[in-house]
Amino acid sequence: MNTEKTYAAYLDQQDDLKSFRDEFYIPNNTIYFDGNSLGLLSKRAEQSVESILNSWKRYAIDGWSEGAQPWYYLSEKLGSMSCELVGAEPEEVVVTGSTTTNLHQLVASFYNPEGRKTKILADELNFPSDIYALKSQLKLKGYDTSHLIQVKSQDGNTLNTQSIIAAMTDDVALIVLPSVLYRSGQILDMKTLTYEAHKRGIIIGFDLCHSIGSIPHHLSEWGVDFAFWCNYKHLNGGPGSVASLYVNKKHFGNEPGLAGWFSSDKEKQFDMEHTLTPAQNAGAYQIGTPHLLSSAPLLGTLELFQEAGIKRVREKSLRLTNYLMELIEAELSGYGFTIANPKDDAARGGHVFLEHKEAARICKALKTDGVIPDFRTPNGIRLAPVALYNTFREVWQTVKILKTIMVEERYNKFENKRGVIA
Ligand SMILES: Cc1ncc(COP(=O)(O)O)c(C=O)c1O
Ligand SMILES: Nc1c(O)cccc1C(=O)C[C@H](N)C(=O)O
Repeated sequence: MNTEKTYAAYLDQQDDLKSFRDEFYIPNNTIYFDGNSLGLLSKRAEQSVESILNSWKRYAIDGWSEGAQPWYYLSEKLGSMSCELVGAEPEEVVVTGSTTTNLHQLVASFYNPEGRKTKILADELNFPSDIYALKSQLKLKGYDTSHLIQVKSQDGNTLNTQSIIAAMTDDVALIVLPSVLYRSGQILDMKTLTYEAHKRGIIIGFDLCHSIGSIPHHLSEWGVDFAFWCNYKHLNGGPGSVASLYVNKKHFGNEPGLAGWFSSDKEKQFDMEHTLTPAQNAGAYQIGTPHLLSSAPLLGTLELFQEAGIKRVREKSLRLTNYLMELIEAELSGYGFTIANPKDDAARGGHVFLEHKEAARICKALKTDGVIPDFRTPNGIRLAPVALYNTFREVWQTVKILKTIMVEERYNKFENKRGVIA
């Protein structure tokens, strides 16, 4: 392992994505390793917001049909711009809602308990919002929350494929799992899980919040029934940006569980009939008027991903996280850290997850020294070196800063307690 700074500089020089850093606003004197929670603003996203504002200024109501990006078709257009990121056909993806409201929509649409098949299978490590949504959907269908089965983790950080498969019993109607776990960054084997679910007649969907824009997916090829994700993490769509969903085309033509006039076939929508004619694509899972101003940044940011290509993004991301783990092992052994993310490339998402008993205050010390990580309760530090705007030099500097914090016990100045927002 070469721990020299010159080696980091050499890796940056070899980086064929290095020009993309200039596309972003990097906060001054900051190493931003939190792009897995909120990605940075790009100049293209800023321009695309301006262009939507200008179309409002210029066309007023006619902005729905006029201008470079008629608003009426924008959600579908952004869906088609995202389809390569998830390995889907253009009409299988639409930009709409929020992660959590999309999950509500998809469960309302795909959870059809019948006979013995009444249960929903999830896991005990998923982000809480998903679990809250699943429990409330069960209640809406008249079931108590014992109908939610949560696969257990053996080590508190990862899930075992065989344990998930073993939980696919014949009383399960629907499975909802994350693609990448938000704490440990483990990638679940979506292909195998989909195959095994379908063998048992179970519908399966994935939450792609932590994988979208970070790893490639092949949702159509794997036959995944549905997926949903936010666009504000690796895709840099901005705080509260509109989310996305994917529905496999074999399900087209069905009525959405939660309908609204934007679920309609576009040609029929303004007929104002009280009987819905659902769109024959993923657009059917929209509900009301799209949030144009919070969709707008995606026009710019998805263009950047089309230029970079998800394959190159993933290759660099793996090199960055691998370099980070190697430096941590070389420089920080004996300081109480555990690398708690999977180490092999096939199972590691876009961030490194360190556990330490002083994690909350180590994060505060890192922030004071210009490195932005995030803390995940009770003892986790997430570090996400992002392929489009972070460098190998920043990885090297971060480990150096972290070592100083540990050697000088700088974290002692802080309380080992999370802030209101972590
Ligand atoms: C895995 C996962 N699911 C769901 C959410 C909630 O998404 P939203 O607040 O966009 O509905 C998040 C993050 O906030 C997440 O990381
Ligand atoms: N959605 C967030 C928010 O509104 C405020 C602060 C953070 C978030 C996040 O996205 C957290 C993120 N889902 C996580 O993986 O922890």
